[in-house]
Amino acid sequence: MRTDYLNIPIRDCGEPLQEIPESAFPRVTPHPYRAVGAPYAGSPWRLRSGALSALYRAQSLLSARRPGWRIALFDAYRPLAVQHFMVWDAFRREAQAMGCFTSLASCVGPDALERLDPEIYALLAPKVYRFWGIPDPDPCRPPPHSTGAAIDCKLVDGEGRDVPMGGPVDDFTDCAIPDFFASALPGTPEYLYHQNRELLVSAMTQAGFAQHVGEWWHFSIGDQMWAYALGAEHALYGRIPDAAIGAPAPTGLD
Ligand SMILES: C[C@@H](N)C(=O)N[C@H](C)C(=O)O
Ligand SMILES: [Zn+2]
Repeated sequence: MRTDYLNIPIRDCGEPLQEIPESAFPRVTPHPYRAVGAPYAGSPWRLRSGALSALYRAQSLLSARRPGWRIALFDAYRPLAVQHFMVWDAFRREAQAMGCFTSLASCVGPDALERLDPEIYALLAPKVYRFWGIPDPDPCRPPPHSTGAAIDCKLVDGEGRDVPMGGPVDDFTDCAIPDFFASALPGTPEYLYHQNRELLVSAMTQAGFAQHVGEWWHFSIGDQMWAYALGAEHALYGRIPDAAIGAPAPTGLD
């Protein structure tokens, strides 16, 4: 679990969340986390205004190199309650895969599990938090997507077909590592996957985003992960308070 970025101070600049136009950025539908019952109060297709401007820059950079190709969104703004829901779902899936789900039945979330069965928690937590941000209610340690400054994305070609990246978004295996195919030989499919990943990362980073070190599809700008990656003194975006977006208070946060 890489959590050093959570120590970066936040000075929120107060930019509002804005809807990401579907006409400009195609979306994965149905929304993958809504489809499994995550408790959204509003649209997940939102970003801070500065992050949305940067996404348009990335799209222009991509279009200049591959006319017709577009950045397609898998997820963007994710309230704390949704992060908690998805993380707890991941805990249960991991537990099931390991055949140790009994102690999870009486818990409402990771913190309760840690208190009730620290050994099982210690087995599961590194697997889950390798890919998911911790749903910490502490405003100084927001999960990245709760800031409205992170996206999960992929590329689609001029006909709207997925550009091959060597695996889907949320492929929770080693294939998620951005450079997983870096040593592939020219002429192989793996070489193409790497080239496509390079294309995505170069458009996104030239536009100002930082890439997650373990997920080729996750990018953010202005949040703590971005500040940590770029060596910035502080982050520009903290968690959007639930009250500010009319969301119900998170349930199950323990
Ligand atoms: C799980 C993946 N889609 C993702 O967004 N991971 C980051 C690190 C997160 O949960 O914030
Ligand atoms: Zn993400």
